[in-house]
Amino acid sequence: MDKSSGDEIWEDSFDKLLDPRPQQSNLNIIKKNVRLSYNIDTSVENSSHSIKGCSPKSCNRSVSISTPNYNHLGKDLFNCGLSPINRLQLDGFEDTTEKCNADKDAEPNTKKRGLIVPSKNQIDTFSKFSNQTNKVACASNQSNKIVGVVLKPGKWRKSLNIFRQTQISVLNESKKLESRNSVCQDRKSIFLNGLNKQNVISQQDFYKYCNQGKPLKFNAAYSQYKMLKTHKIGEGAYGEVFRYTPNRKGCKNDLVLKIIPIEGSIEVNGEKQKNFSQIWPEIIITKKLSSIQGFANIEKVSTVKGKYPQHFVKLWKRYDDEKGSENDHPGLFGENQLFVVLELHFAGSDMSNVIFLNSEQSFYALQQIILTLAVGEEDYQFEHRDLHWGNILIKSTTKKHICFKFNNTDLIVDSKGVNITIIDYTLSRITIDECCYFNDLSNDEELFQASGDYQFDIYRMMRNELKHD
Ligand SMILES: Nc1ncnc2c1ncn2[C@@H]1O[C@H](COP(=O)(O)OP(=O)(O)OP(=O)(O)O)[C@@H](O)[C@H]1O
Repeated sequence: MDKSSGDEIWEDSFDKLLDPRPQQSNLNIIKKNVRLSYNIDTSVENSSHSIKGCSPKSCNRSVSISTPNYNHLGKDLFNCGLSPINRLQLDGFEDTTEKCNADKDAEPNTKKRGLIVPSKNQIDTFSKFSNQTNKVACASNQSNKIVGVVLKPGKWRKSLNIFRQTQISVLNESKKLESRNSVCQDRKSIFLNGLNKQNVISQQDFYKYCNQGKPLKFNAAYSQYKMLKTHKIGEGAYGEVFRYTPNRKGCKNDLVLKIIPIEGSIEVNGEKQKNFSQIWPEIIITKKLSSIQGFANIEKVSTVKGKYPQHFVKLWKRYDDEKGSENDHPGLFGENQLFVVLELHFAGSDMSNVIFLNSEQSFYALQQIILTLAVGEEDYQFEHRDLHWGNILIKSTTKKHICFKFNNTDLIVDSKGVNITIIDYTLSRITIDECCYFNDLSNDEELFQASGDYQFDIYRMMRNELKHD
């Protein structure tokens, strides 16, 4: 976060302990830029904090906490091959990857895309840190059926698609992958479970839900003059995300448009396009959770048709020039292409791009994440199931407190200047009126194959824990 924005007010006595004073820095006691995942090294008794209303007992009570510490937690707490503690070793592993000549050719493409293709040596090194049951196999290792790909944490699906596009011929694995159960051949990452009649949704029902009789013209519905200061801020495997200030009175928030192509026959970003039924759960989940503090706030859903408007194409190109896009150029869409557009409140930058100003901020961000999930679980049995740091957005706020409503009880948590929002419900599960919406992850082989970060082990560990159910 930018210090010049007046955020220094959040620097408090607790943070003095983390101040990068030269003496301590030299002794490697403290790190200059304290990032959440590295905070495990610190062992600092925190200043008092309060979560008002958590329970009658804890009401208005201040409790002393300490940041996670290896000695405090004990060696057996993370009883698995790749614990958060070992993640530091994995970072070291990534360093060796860079030094490895064998992969140098692959680097320019794969590094930008958060993807590392391991050599045999690296696989061996990596396996030392891995749980024996977590087989990590090199793509060229004939004896193993699993094709292991070492990815950086975060949005794994996109990286995997890019891997296919750029590396498959190099690794001569295309045949194996074609025959595999893959979302690329037949997307199954979303489908409805529950009441049968709700399994398929017609176009007309979908339009009705959007308060439309038919799709709107893309160019007219989102014309340039309705949007001020528009720019592309992100992308997913399923769509492009643009931020803008609405050119209408009374609209205080900046909005984002998540534009998702649907129903078309061409593959986009290495994925088949979703159909109306497949996108339905994400819409339902987003709408339902929208009223809960900590989940993405949605203004509107609409369906539009037509070529990608030129002003969006220009913004797409600018993003590609400046940051490099992993997605396909939107010029590929024709006149008849349909898109679902989600209009959401702008919710900040994802956690992987945020440096907390002090440790209390990160602590209270965590409190907000926990309470958001608690309310979602209590109200709708919500499970996110892909809660990596790329799916947590952080925005600065001038509000002193953030309020949650858990089971009719008001919970108030200090903001410490940050407001969190949990996004991306693609893999999520929710129950509304006895109808459970989820996608069957046990069919999603790819989800359980990536390696390179604790995040990917979690997917496998959860699958084992749930015994494939
Ligand atoms: N409400 C929002 N406010 C600010 N940025 C957002 C918002 N929603 C999405 N983004 C940005 O757009 C990116 C892509 O969004 P999202 O994760 O919802 O897309 P996706 O296509 O579902 O991704 P995935 O590839 O994980 O399936 C996010 O990482 C984030 O940077």
